[in-house]
Amino acid sequence: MNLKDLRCEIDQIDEQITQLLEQRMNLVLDIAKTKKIQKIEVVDLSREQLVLDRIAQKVQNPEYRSTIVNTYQDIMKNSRAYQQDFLKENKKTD
Ligand SMILES: O=C(O)C(=O)C[C@]1(C(=O)O)C=C[C@@H](O)C=C1
Repeated sequence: MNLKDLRCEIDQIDEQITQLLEQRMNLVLDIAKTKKIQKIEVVDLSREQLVLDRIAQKVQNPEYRSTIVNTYQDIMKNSRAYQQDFLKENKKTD
């Protein structure tokens, strides 16, 4: 396959990943709202470790494991930041 075709395939995969990340963020927002009501801390490092362990097990090619686990660390770092911003903004209107 040539570079153009390979990039075209990447573009298609990126569209799917983006849709899935949006679905994930919808759930992250619901979690933030639930945590607000239940007065639970946003950061839950034990849950994050469970997610990372699960992802590490799911990766089929061991060559890619650390790259994908690192990507998930970033996803959750950004998810946390989003929840914290959401709760901060919410506080102003309380
Ligand atoms: O499961 C939660 O409690 C979440 O808030 C979601 C999530 C995640 O993005 O997976 C984000 C922040 C927490 O530290 C743990 C996990």
